[in-house]
Amino acid sequence: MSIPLFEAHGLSFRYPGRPAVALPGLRVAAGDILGLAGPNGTGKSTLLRILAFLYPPAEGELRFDGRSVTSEAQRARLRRQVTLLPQEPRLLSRSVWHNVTYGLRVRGDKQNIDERAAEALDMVGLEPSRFLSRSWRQLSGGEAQRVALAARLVLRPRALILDEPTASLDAASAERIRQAALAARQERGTTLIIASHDLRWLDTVSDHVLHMGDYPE
Ligand SMILES: Nc1ncnc2c1ncn2[C@@H]1O[C@H](COP(=O)(O)OP(=O)(O)OP(=O)(O)O)[C@@H](O)[C@H]1O
Repeated sequence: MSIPLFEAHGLSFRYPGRPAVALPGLRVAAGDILGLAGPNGTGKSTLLRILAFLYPPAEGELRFDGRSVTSEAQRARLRRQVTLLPQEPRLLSRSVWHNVTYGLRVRGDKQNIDERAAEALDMVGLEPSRFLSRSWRQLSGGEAQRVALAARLVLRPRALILDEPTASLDAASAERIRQAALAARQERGTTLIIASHDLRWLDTVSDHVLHMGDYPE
């Protein structure tokens, strides 16, 4: 059996005075889609931040690509390979171009930057010639979410982690987001981990769905 991209054993995380995640085990193969379901407050967002290497687990082991991840230096390096679209992403108070290219510019990865930004906008169904120069102020909620996703897609992460990416969006924007995520997996082999209350969608697209349980107070 090949080495999974993500593998975890006995992961737990606590906020002060409050357990948030207690997960016996997890395996996600490269190129797979893992769905994450569960009622509010069952630790989905917290688990996604652990898998995106933003939070260290309190206990347990998290392995990425066969290696145990134990240090902040490792997590910082892996954040270049794994990207989280949070539940309520914030845009920079700048143009769409600035937003979509931000991560590339921070990395000093500027080759063909305009073409890559245009390609990412195309993936989320926003016409680059209309949107690249547009201010963040001139975007609807659904357009802003699609720009935020384009800003992650442009980085071509090995794994893209989406936290309720279609919550409170109009139907057309939600469909564009779903299509763009699936296109990343199909065209680039991007591994997807998606938390959503849209169980029908998760069941349709996911290779596995993990149901998060309730944790005692
Ligand atoms: N920064 C924080 N400080 C303290 N407690 C927190 C913090 N963030 C989340 N929690 C608590 O940890 C638990 C898990 O929260 P989390 O946001 O991970 O759940 P969730 O399943 O993503 O919920 P939702 O579906 O509402 O987004 C909840 O009880 C929540 O109130």
